[in-house]
Amino acid sequence: MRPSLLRSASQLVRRSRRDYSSAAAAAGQPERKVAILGAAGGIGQPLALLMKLNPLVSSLSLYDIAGTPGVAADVSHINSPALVKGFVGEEQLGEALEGSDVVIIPAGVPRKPGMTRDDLFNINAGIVKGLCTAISKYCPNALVNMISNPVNSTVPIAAEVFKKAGTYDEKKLFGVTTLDVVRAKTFYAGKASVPVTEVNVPVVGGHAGITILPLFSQATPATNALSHEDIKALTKRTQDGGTEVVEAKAGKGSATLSMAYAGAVFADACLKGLNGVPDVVECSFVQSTVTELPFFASKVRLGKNGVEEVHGLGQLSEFEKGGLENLKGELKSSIEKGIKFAHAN
Ligand SMILES: NC(=O)C1=CN([C@@H]2O[C@H](COP(=O)(O)OP(=O)(O)OC[C@H]3O[C@@H](n4cnc5c(N)ncnc54)[C@H](O)[C@@H]3O)[C@@H](O)[C@H]2O)C=CC1
Ligand SMILES: O=C([O-])CC(=O)C(=O)O
Repeated sequence: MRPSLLRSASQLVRRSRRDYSSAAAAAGQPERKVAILGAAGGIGQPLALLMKLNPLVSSLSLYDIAGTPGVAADVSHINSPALVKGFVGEEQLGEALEGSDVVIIPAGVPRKPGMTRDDLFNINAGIVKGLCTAISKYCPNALVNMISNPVNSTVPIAAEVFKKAGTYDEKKLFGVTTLDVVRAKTFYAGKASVPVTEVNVPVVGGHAGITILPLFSQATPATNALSHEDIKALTKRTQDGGTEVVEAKAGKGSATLSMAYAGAVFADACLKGLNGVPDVVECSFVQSTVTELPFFASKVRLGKNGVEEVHGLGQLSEFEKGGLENLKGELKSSIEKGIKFAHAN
């Protein structure tokens, strides 16, 4: 590049840094850097868009093994404060991560019809391991939002990688299960004929098939319009929500748009927690003592250090108690599979 062009490019970067610094400062909030790893993918692109629109983000780092310069150029034209930068290839991963407050990971292959999430393990386990190794080196204090499947195994893999590097903080590692909550809310609102924006439903357990356990007995607004059969059907639809999309897409991938929305909701909650907003509660798959399993999804209160409190399960119906016992075997073996992989590789 000609020196004059280089000079003007760096002036531009300096100027836009000042712009977003002053925007964050003017709004009385800290500067926050968010990195998306897998940013050129089906989830990564709409997630990049939604994070660019988030006023809590001052710097947005988009990393992938290919395609990020285009995605970053595109998203960067949106006139919101976040400064967008694209990074491509492993040699740029360090720069992409440095200084990140939140790292969101949707990197990895998605399902095709007939596959389970566990069928993705062989490819995605290695991808997640590599990315987490880099996180422990370049931004060991970041909150990590794991989207890559199988979440029931990729979160334990991440934990082991961080432990090995001496950077593990259980308060900072999250499996993103928000899409299960998003689906449970939508399906419940439709069936109970209540306004969807007012609905809350905790979803606990893990993020695959029967390990996804929506607690409709705790859903608000409460209703007595739903029969036991209705609750069973809503539970099954929530557990099979991912498969419903995989089959509808017929070989073209899995949920991307609803996942980007869910990922943006969860990352926003993490940023609010970091910024000291009180009472930020979301469900997430985290290190847990709520059951005998080492990782479990339940409601989590987010704060300045990440997880401030892991909530218990509350009162369960008999049906939910049965679901809880049924899921433990599968969830346990998925967690162990992740731990074993991390130790062996
Ligand atoms: N937690 C959840 O609720 C959900 C999880 N997922 C999972 O998210 C993952 C991504 O799904 P999609 O975006 O649809 O897939 P996709 O194939 O469209 O995008 C994945 C992206 O990851 C990139 N990638 C591959 N290796 C990488 C590496 N080493 N570093 C950085 N980037 C890398 C690819 O280049 C691609 O751009 C899948 O594992 C899928 O199963 C999907 C939906 C919901
Ligand atoms: O079903 C899949 O493979 C993707 C996913 O995790 C979801 O949509 O919940």
